[in-house]
Amino acid sequence: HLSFNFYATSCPAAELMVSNTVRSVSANDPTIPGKLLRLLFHDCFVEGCDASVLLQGNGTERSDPANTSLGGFSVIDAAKRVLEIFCPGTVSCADIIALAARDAVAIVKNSSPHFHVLSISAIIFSCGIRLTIVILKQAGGPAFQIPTGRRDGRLSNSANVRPNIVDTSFTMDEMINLFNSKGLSLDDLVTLSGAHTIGLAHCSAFSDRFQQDSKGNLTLIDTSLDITYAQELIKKCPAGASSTSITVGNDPETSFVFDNQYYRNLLAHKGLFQSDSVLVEDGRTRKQVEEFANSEESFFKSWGDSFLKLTTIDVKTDNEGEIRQSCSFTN
Ligand code: HEM
Ligand SMILES: [Ca+2]
Ligand SMILES: [Ca+2]
Repeated sequence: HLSFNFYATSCPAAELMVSNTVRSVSANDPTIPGKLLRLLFHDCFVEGCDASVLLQGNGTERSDPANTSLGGFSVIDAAKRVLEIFCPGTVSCADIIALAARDAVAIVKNSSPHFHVLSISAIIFSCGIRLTIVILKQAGGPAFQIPTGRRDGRLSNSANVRPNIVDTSFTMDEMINLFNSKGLSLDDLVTLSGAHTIGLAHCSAFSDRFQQDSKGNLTLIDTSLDITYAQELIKKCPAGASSTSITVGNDPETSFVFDNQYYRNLLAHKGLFQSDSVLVEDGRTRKQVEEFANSEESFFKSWGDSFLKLTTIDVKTDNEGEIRQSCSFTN
């Protein structure tokens, strides 16, 4: 079973080492938090939260076309390398993914200007002048404890990816069914979709909302999308861009801030994916969208509950699975 602070005696600094890695890598590359969060989603929905998504080789989940735009692998590897030095064979890659995603959200800047005091130091000069230095850190998104003790899986099959991952073209019923099959409710669907308040998407991820004419020019065919926003997207994704590496922010307003802006975008018909727009079009979820758009506090509270459920889907514990030495390969 999972427990809070599972590594308290076997590797007391485990969580600190993961968060330090996430923090330092993200400081140099603001696209990292989004990648880590999506990596967790794609791990947990396929074979449970067991790091199956990290395994390399022919026919693994990672090799599936639905997973080619995943990132953040090097961050997990970097954390694992440090952990293997201090606590060899102890901390699972599955736990590292869950902790890293939790930390990624917590460190992404929040729009409300809260500050934490990071450190206070004082220098007293020989002339008696005392200089006090206070270092402040802007508070991030929701931060909370999650239980650990996940074990790493030995199975990773690309054929399992697409039946278990939501496609942007899914109807509300299809999304509800898939989430239900993972023990997640309608509220969890609305809450976890809020992950799209950060991160990036390739043009191909929403090209189904446009039609391309013979000259390669795009026109909007999805009437649930705001026309001005659609024109901005067309500008950023010139014709034929589906095969390029161009990306746009999932949240056009605050792409690198974990806030409730995503829900305000939905109300303004600026949900990037068809699967985002559905949440505000459908009577079953619209109320929840409005609630989160009005109250960031309500979204953050719900996020903690839903994230906990996401990170415990079909976990392997105790004697199941293994603790990998390298996150990319089984032992
Ligand atoms: C509900 C159905 C969902 C669909 C259809 C969906 C689909 C997508 C797609 C197509 C992308 C763009 C990928 C790319 O082009 O690179 C994306 C990005 C992302 N998704 Fe989702 N997603 C869903 C739910 C979730 C959930 C539950 C989470 C996490 C809790 C999540 C987290 C993210 C993040 C953080 C990104 C940005 C990735 C980056 O910056 O590299 N998504 N999603
Ligand atoms: Ca998995
Ligand atoms: Ca945002």
